[in-house]
Amino acid sequence: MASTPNGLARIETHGAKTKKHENGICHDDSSAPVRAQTIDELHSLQRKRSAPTTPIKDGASSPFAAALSEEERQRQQLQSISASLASLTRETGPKVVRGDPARKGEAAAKGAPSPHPQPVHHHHPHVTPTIAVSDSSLKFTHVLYNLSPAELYEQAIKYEKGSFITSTGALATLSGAKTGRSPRDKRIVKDEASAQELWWGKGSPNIEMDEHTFLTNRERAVDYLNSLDKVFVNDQFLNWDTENRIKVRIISARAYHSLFMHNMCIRPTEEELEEFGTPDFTIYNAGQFPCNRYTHYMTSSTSVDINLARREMVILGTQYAGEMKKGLFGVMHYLMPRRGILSLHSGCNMGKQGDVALFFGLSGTGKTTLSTDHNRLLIGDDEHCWSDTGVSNIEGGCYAKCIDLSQEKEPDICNAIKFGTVLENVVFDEHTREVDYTDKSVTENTRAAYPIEYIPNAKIPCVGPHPKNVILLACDAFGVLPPVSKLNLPQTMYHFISGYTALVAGTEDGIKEPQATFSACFGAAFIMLHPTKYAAMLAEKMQKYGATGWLVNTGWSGGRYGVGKRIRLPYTRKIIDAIHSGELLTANYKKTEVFGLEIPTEIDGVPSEILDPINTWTDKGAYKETLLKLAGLFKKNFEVFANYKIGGDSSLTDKILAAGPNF
Ligand SMILES: Nc1ncnc2c1ncn2[C@@H]1O[C@H](COP(=O)(O)OP(=O)(O)OP(=O)(O)O)[C@@H](O)[C@H]1O
Ligand SMILES: O=C([O-])CC(=O)C(=O)O
Ligand SMILES: [Ca+2]
Ligand SMILES: [Mn+2]
Repeated sequence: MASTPNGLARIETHGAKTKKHENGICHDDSSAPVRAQTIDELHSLQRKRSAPTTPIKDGASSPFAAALSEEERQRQQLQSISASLASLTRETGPKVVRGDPARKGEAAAKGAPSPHPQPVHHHHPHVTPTIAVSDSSLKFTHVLYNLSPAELYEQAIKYEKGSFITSTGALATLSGAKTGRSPRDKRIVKDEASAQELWWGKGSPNIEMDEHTFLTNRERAVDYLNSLDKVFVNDQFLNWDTENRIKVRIISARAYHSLFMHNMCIRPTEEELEEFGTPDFTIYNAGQFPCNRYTHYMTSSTSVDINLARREMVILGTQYAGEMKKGLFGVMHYLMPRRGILSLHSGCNMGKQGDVALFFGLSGTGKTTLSTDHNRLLIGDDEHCWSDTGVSNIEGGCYAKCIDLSQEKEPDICNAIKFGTVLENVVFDEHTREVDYTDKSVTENTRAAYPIEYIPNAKIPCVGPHPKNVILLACDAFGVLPPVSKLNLPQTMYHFISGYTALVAGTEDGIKEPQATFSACFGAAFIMLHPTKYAAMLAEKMQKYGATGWLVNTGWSGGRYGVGKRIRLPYTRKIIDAIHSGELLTANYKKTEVFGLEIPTEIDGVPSEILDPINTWTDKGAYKETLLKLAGLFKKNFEVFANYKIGGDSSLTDKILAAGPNF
């Protein structure tokens, strides 16, 4: 066939004869046809089978033996998942099978070993399997095991309403009716052991439930999950400190949940997955299904239940993925202190010289924003452990707030919102799929969950040496706390136990009164033991390793909310830079009234007048009044801790009490 100068084949008509047209049929393509007889066969060529994950071991080097061992491994894995999903009361079921139910039979075209892998039944030992059978034991539940982000995207887009690919490649999704955690629906099983060990009563986040009620909810979740065609199973790790790593299994009904946990937990390598075995902790996420209000203890249709003895968590009636993340964090707050390891609701980063900083703070105070720093290595943004060997991140990903996100102010977080990232509850243009980060139509708590390696200067593995600086973040909407203060150890303890922030409740209709929040250890919702236990550990570690405490107000300046403004992020970044560099250790200080805080008089790149908040208020009387009001709230909050001994030493408690506001 002749070609025109521009490379297009000339279309020949009227039976123009060339030697190539042997039987009078005109072929207009010159490349060889695909090697497929049918469309199905063609499609089967597209996907190459993943290599078996078991490497051929020495002594079993015949391909036949390797194939067998891979099959055996898969059988054991399914057995383990079947055991996880088993009812505690029925004798048979569930039948679990690997793979997507939508792809039944497809594998045959590829010559896969078996188009329908052997189902695995769960049998309780020593019982006749004919009693107490349900229909669910006659059906298959397909297990989608540790799927890749690409596979999870396809599942989400195909089956979960509200799933879309944004213009930067992230998976936009909706978390349903709940767009935040439900702390009042979180319950912990109170048995003999936990009654002794945990913090119960006034101020504690641990709301009790009994073992029987837990089992009722667990059965409800398991039955729901088994009634589905397919469930997602993630086997992953928590804690980059390999000596203290926890194996977690998450069983969920949504690709969104599976991808969220894929990003947020530590992703095992293929070899690690082979050796995974039995998980240390299992989550049953049946969030689409409500709990039963006739069940004892249930006060709403949501229930998030933790049973430490069984090492299980059950989620009913909320699809907010943060429940899984923070539920596991609670478990770490129980497990780690038993090993002498302090668990922390903090961000963490490290300078090029190896200086580590921790960033404590309640939600929205800046842990993620300030630990994500282009000049430093990110160890993690939210959950850490501090052991005798240093710090380690608990998670494998970050969970950034997205409201008002901008490329200019937070470039690293913006750039992390790409293929693989879960974007929760954001609003986007229906055609261009460009996200409008200022839109709060669904919620103000819009979030991005991405693997930590999406931040270019992530420190992997996410571990580091002992911290040099401990930064306590508060977003003070009253506008009276200084932008930065240097703390002595009793002051650090006082502010750590207080866990103060004041955000503004509703920012939409007019001026609202700032709301003071006190949350012990900057994470009262997640701690399991009495706050003084964690505080004592922090004091001991800070003293032992010579860390300096700082209080940084990322909130208002120039007046309270409605009058002043939030401190500009570039100024806060300069303040943080001066802490990291050591500049602030040798600065000149003066002491504030009432709170008795040491504040620097000068910082490179920050206007000096803002360093003492009184300078920024035009109404000095209003300043003093607001200062005293906040100090009063601190005092009142601390009353409950006044009689608690910290460590073995009651003089430490007196010192801490004296480190609070004085007026
Ligand atoms: N001066 C400032 N310092 C820090 N953050 C600021 C400042 N001004 C505005 N912000 C905004 O405040 C928010 C801080 O949220 P961030 O995600 O860091 O919270 P977080 O402490 O990590 O909370 P969570 O535990 O809920 O994840 C960001 O949206 C950030 O852009
Ligand atoms: O858990 C969440 O939903 C978000 C978070 O990090 C927090 O609240 O501390
Ligand atoms: Ca965060
Ligand atoms: Mn958090």
